[in-house]
Amino acid sequence: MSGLSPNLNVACELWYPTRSTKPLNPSREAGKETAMPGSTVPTSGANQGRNLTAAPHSATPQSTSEDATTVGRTILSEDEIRRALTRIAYEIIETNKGVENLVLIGIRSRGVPLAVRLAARIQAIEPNFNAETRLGALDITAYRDDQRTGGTTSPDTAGESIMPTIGIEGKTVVLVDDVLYSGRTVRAALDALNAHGRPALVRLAVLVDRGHRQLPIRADHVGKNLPTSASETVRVVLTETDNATDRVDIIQLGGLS
Ligand SMILES: O=P(O)(O)OC[C@H]1O[C@H](OP(=O)(O)OP(=O)(O)O)[C@H](O)[C@@H]1O
Ligand SMILES: O=c1cc[nH]c(=O)[nH]1
Repeated sequence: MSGLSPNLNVACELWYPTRSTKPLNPSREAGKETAMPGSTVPTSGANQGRNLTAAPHSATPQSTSEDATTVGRTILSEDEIRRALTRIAYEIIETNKGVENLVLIGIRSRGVPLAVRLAARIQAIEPNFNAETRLGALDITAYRDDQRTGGTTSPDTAGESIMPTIGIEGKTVVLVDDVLYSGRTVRAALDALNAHGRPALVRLAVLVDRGHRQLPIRADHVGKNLPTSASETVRVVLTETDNATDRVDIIQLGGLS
């Protein structure tokens, strides 16, 4: 993971200690993958006992017609993702008028590495921002609104929620996720966050906003606004979770791309 300060680099290795050698896995309809053996906890320091690790797993497939071999059109390259995250980091600092009371919380799974990357950039720009105490991870599984109707998230991929060590009470929380679509994940994240405390303010940063909202939710910081049709899916691939070079693909469901 390039561009990180040495300290945070260490933290990231702790949070993502084992890189998968598996290729991208089949769709979530086929069942989400189990947590990777050994992908566990830091052993010392402020993050002792904390596990922000996300199991490398399928790249948000939306249909049984998508699998590891599905070909999509890449709409964000590794460089473009890097630049978008750098811009968002500056935006967050500017909107917050600095880094006081600022914490970043990634929504599992791909929101977590994105939050880590943003925190690294913010720390590089504003050394007062100690990323290791300002980062958290949120698991929204228990708060999904499709629990009763057989939602697609398997307990196997549920990680624990970990709050920043400085807490969230009275803080400005920036929730971070890879894709914003219906808005239901973010709604669940707000509920999950509420179970941990009462932030002064909650903002949302996403790498891709693909539209099609079903709830009155919007992002404050967006890497790319991407008009899509309902028959397409956006697939975000990240080194940390997918053991592949960063990219964002758009995939036409049903086999056409
Ligand atoms: O706005 P929404 O309609 O809720 O869609 C966006 C969510 O969909 C994906 O998560 P997914 O549920 O596929 O889980 P994952 O993060 O484990 O891939 C993505 O990572 C977002 O969190
Ligand atoms: O296209 C989509 C929709 C929701 N979540 C994703 O990751 N991609």
